[in-house]
Formats: sequence, C-alpha cells, structure tokens
Amino acid sequence: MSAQEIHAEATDITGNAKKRYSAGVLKYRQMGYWQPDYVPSETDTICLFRITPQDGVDPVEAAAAVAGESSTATWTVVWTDRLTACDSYRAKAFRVDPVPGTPGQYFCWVAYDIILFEEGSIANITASLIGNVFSFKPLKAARLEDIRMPNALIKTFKGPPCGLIVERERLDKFGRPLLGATTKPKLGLSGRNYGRVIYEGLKGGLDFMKDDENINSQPFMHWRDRFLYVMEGVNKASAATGEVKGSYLNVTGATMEDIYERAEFAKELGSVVIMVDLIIGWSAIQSIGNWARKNDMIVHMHRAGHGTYTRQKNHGVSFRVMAKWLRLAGVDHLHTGTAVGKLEGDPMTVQGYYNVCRDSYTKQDLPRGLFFDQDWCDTKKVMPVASGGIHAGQMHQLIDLFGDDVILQFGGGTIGHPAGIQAGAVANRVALECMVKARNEGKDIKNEGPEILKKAAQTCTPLKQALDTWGDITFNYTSTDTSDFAVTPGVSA
Ligand SMILES: O=C(COP(=O)(O)O)[C@H](O)[C@H](O)COP(=O)(O)O
Ligand SMILES: [Mg+2]
Repeated sequence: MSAQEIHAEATDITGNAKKRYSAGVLKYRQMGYWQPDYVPSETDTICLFRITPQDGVDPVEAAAAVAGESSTATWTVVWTDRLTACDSYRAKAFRVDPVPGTPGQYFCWVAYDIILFEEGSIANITASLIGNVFSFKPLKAARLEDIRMPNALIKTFKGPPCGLIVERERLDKFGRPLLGATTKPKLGLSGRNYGRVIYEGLKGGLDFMKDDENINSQPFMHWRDRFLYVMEGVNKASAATGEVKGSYLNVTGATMEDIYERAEFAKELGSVVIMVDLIIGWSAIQSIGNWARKNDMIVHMHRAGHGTYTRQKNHGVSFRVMAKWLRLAGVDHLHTGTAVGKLEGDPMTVQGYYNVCRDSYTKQDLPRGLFFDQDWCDTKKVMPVASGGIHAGQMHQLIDLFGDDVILQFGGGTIGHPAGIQAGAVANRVALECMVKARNEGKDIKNEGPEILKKAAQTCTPLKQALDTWGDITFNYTSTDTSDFAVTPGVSA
C-alpha cells in the first residue's frame, strides 16, 4: 500500500465518526496515529524512533502503534476518546524511512502536542516517550534516537543550578579544561586514608577530586567520616596552592531525606560541589537541582548504569536524549564519555553529546547523531566530563576532540602513577598546560601532540614517568553506537 493509499484510508475512517468509534479493534493508522501530511507545529515535541518491527509487521503500522502507545491509544477503540480533544491529544507518526544499510530497521518521526506533557517534569515526559511503548509486542526492538523539544516546553525547566560560565567564575579558572580524578580503589578505604588521597591529588595540581559512583555509606567508611576527611584535604590543598579546590561529595542515598541530609552537611562544611548518580531517578535529580539552586552548589552528575539502556543501537534511548533531559532537569556536570578511554564511545557520537551540553542552539548534524535543531532558549550550559581510562599521554587528543569547556578526569591515570598521587597530578597538570600553550601558539596538537608531551617531559620527571608507564596504552575496540550517516545532506563534510 502506498503512503497516499494509507492516508486516504485513514482519512476515510477518521472522517466517518461512526465507523471510527464503533467498538472493536482498528489498526493504529486507522485510529489517526499515522498522518503522513501532518506538519509539526512550533509547539510540538518531535521524536525520532528507530524501530525493528516483528517479521510481517508493516513499518507504517508499527510507527502508528509507537505514536499511539506513547500517547493516548490502547489496543481497541474506546468511546471515551470522544470526551476529549482527541485529535490534538493523539501523537502523530508522520514519516517513516528505512535505516540506511540496515535491513529490517526504520526511522519513524512522531509529533506530540504540548498539551500532552506536564510542565517542568522529565518524569512525565519519560513515562510517555520511553514508557510502555518499549515493551510493545509487534516491535522486536525500539530506540529513542533523538528529540526536539519546543521552546515553550524548554522554558518550563530551570536547567543547571550554576552552569559552566558561573562555575568558572566561582572557581576563578579560565582558558583551559579543568582537571579531576576519581578516588581509587572505588571501595574500601577508611576516611583518613581517603582524605589523604584527596589532598595529594589537589595539591599536585588537580582542580577536583571525586567520589566514585558506588561509594555511599558503607561499613568501612560512613558518609560523615568521608565528608569530614575529604573537606580537610580540600581545605589544606586550597591553602597550600592558593587555588579554589573541590571534591564531588557523593550525596546519593537510599531516600530523598538521606540525600538532603548529606547535601546539607556538605554545604555546612563549605564544599563547592556535590554529586549524585543517575540511578537516583528523574524526580530526585530535579529535586536536588532545586536544592542546589537555593544553596549555590554545583551538581556533578555521574551516569552509572546508563549503558544498560543507551549502548545498543537497536533498543533503548540514545545518551544524546538523556543529556538533553539532564540539562533541563538541572545538573552542572555530566559524564559524557572520552572517545579514547576504556568505555564505549565513538568520537563523533560523543562530540554530539558534548554539543548538546554546551550549545546555545544545536544544529542538525547527522554524522554526530543529531537529527534536529534545538533552541536551548538560554538554558545554562552543562560542563561535560571526560572520564574513564584516560591518561596524560592522550592530552592532545582530548583537547582536540573536546576543547576547553570540559573536565578531564584521570582516576587510575593519577592514583596509579609509579611515583605516587601528587606526581600523577603534576603529570596531568603539566601535560594539560603545555598542550593548551602549544594550541594557543597555533601548533597542530592533533599531530604534534606526542612530540610536545615528550619535550615537556624532559623537564618534568612525573610526566616522563607517566608517559613511560601509560604512553602506549590504548583501548581500540569497535564502537557499538555509531551514526548511520556520514554527512548531513547539504553540508559538506
Ligand atoms: O571511575 C571512573 C573512571 O575511573 P578511571 O579514570 O580510573 O578509569 C568513572 O566511574 C567512569 O568515568 C564512568 O564512566 P563515564 O564517565 O563514561 O560515565
Ligand atoms: Mg567509577
């Protein structure tokens, strides 16, 4: 059946109210969820889903079902639709294209009226867009690839409590990426030993230290102990270096009451930053964002667990969508990948996540996985965090890929240094500063980077030791999540 025939059939049925609302089962496209002539309005949200229909299921009907199940539909006609402005409330699938080079998969575009979403609530948006529809039997798999949210919806969110511009002002650090490190081992250190690691890292030249994702309040170190020793380390290092220093105190806990109690104590101790993990959930993230806004606190967001649903290309949600929602929900830092480190990340796809965090206006950029223009309406910018298996020997690649507005975090790549933690931090700071200087002088750091590092190492033993230890370490594996398009139509590569 051609698109015109499908459209004619749907119009015929929707035009005939008796037939449309007679009890029984109709195809989703006959119920009005497929409208190939629909032109999305300025206030619509547009989603791009990648769908894999079951064998024998018509892709157009599958797309209509996605629109139906993520908005108003159920499996059969219900007369109560007629008690509503159902023509507006229905989401509309309006375009279906085969995924290039991937038989059996289709991209489908679905438009949602603004009336469908509660203002300022990511929980509500996700309940529709990545809710029941992902378990729908006629689909083998589905993935929310990208989303365009209208200005009217964007303006209902408060966004990052601090934002990257104000963060730099509070820290008094400009013109270079910030440096951090995740404390290792992840679990098991006592409070006093933990505080020592914090001091060493900051004193050696890092701007931030960081709690790991799974450290909360275990028997080996209760949270108050951790906070007290960490802040002792932060204060001593600030005094010794004359720089503002911070350590992301992980306030993640079992309940919102625990989270608030930990955040209040972090504030009382004078910390500039707290941390939460994605696993606390959307409502908790928005709540801690509100708390941070009131208390002038930077919120660091770790994203542990996202790979369970963002990594596979055929099912789940793209991290670019998660990044858009997290920016609106209200976080200041967001782990967005390294491309060169130990964890999943195709360089172009990862750059797409960075753009979503830092753009004032995101332009369509298919090679980076960005399907839509997105106006951020002056929502503050999120500081992206590159972390996971990176070391000083990759400094040129990291700066070339991500620029200055990024936090580069070397956990093992600081604490595993053969001459100790301070030496690890010195190596990273010297590698960073020599690379920024070279770039500012107009050097081609992408190609000359290894030489620039080698030269700096002649007068910096810790950097020499870092390069000798890790210089050859790479993680060259095929990425799972890559773009389906080499170039954006109309834009030369
Ligand atoms: O502990 C680390 C990194 O430690 P190390 O520097 O020793 O590898 C973080 O949990 C990862 O960055 C998370 O991954 P992502 O940043 O991709 O969410
Ligand atoms: Mg970790």
